[in-house]
Order: sequence, then C-alpha cells, then structure tokens
Amino acid sequence: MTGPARAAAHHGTAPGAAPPVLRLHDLTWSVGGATIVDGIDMAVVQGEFLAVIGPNGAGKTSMFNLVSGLTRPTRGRIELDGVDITREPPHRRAARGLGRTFQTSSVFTDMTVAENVGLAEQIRAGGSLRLWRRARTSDAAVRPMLDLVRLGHRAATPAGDLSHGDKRKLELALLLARDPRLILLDEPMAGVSAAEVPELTAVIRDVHREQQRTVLMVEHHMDVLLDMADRLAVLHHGSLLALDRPDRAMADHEVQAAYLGDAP
Ligand SMILES: Nc1ncnc2c1ncn2[C@@H]1O[C@H](COP(=O)(O)OP(=O)(O)OP(=O)(O)O)[C@@H](O)[C@H]1O
Repeated sequence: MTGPARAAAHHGTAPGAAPPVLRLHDLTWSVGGATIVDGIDMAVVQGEFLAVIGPNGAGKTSMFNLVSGLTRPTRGRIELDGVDITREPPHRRAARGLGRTFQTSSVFTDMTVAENVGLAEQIRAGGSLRLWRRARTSDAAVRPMLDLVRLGHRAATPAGDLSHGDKRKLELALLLARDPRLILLDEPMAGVSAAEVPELTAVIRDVHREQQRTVLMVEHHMDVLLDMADRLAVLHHGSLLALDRPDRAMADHEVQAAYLGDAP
C-alpha cells in the first residue's frame, strides 16, 4: 500500500474521496508541564456521529477546546474539509461551518424562546440588531426550528423559565440557526433530569439523521451513546485509546481497564 493510500485507509476514507469533515493529526496540548491532549490522530467523515468518551479528566473538553479554537495546540494539526485551520481563531472556524453549543449564558433569559431563535436567525442573515423588533419573531420564520427541537409549545415562554432539558434544546436551536455542518456537543445531558433525557436524545438524533449533520459529542450517559453513535473515540490520559464501533470499542480490554481504573 502506498503512503497516501495507507493514510487514507487509516482514516477510513478512500483515495480520491472528499476529505473528512474533520481531521486531527498528532493533536497535542500541554499546559503547566502536563500533557493534557497527547498526539491524537483521527478523522471524522461527513454525516458521522462520533461520541468522545473517557474517564473524568481524560481530556475530552480540552480536545473540543482545541478543535473549536478556544485554545491553541502545542503540536499537531487540525483540518476542516481538508483546510488547515490550526491557527484560525474561533469565529473563522465558525464561519467555515464548525458549531459548538452556546453556553447557557448566551440564552437571553428575559426573552421568549421564539425571540431568542428569531434573534439568532437574524444575526445569521446579517440583519442589524437596531432594526430587530420583538414582534417579528412571532412569525412563521422560527416555527420550523422550534418544531425541529420540539419546543413549538414553548414558543412564548421566557427562556429563563425553561427546564434544563428545554434550555439545552433552545441552545441547540440557536446553534442550528447558524447552519453548522460540524457540531460539537459537550455533555448535552449534564444537569438534565432523567425524565428529560429520552426526548433530548431524540432531538439530537433528529438533528443528526434528518439534517445529515456531522456530530461530535462528549457524553457520560453510555446508554444514550451506544444507541446513537457510529463510532466511539475513547480518551484516557489525553491519548486515544480506541476509535471503533461502540460494541467493539467497549469490548476492548484497554478501554475496560481504563474505566476500572487500572489502565497503564
Ligand atoms: N487550563 C488548564 N490548565 C491546567 N490544567 C488544565 C487546564 N484545562 C484542563 N486542565 C486539566 O486537564 C485535564 C483534562 O481536563 P478536561 O476538562 O479536558 O477533561 P474531561 O475529559 O473533559 O473531564 P470531565 O469528564 O471531568 O469533564 C484535567 O486534569 C484538568 O484539570
């Protein structure tokens, strides 16, 4: 096998095929003398749902911070659609189609759900905030988005009154208003009541399958992941321990040892 063919096979793409949506090459981040993300190589293809798992402190959020541009790698390269974005700031990556769930603080709590989504859509469309009027957001423009995230019945509710699960759905809607091709979700189920997990899971599944977006998700709820993910990336001490179908990754003896706490 030639060099490029071997590299393509390693990353699961055929020679000549479109480049992966995301490719990480030797991605490494050290801080304060500790290596937090350690030489990660992986590729994520269009439409794939990749779950990133690993014990607490494994480096999952740090890896997301590198991919979204919040931190700069010490070593290695990040490619989006074959373009080297390693040195690009977060807003440039966002303009290329990389989206990460908004922090809760980005939801305007005194505005209704529909107003929040209307504002996000207007910003995406390049509208002036000075011309934005609340009345406009009650129109049909935001309906499809609210229905997609199953918040249609909450359109007139102030965002501050939403449950944790519904707030996560709203954050997802605000992200989707920017029409990202690659979505990074960092623990979307955190703080969400057990009763709300199934519906939030269904919303994320719809966003992935119906909208054919590429999704990277860090999550601790294994039952949620095993059902949704095409592949699992298992991190341990910043290194990629396994990258495989969920059943195979979980059967890996090194992965099992990592979760039991006795991996090297
Ligand atoms: N800015 C920083 N400076 C120093 N250490 C850091 C910094 N950011 C993260 N760390 C350390 O890096 C390690 C990995 O943290 P990270 O949050 O990426 O792990 P994680 O896998 O997302 O964990 P969890 O599942 O608990 O959220 C931790 O030990 C953390 O204390």
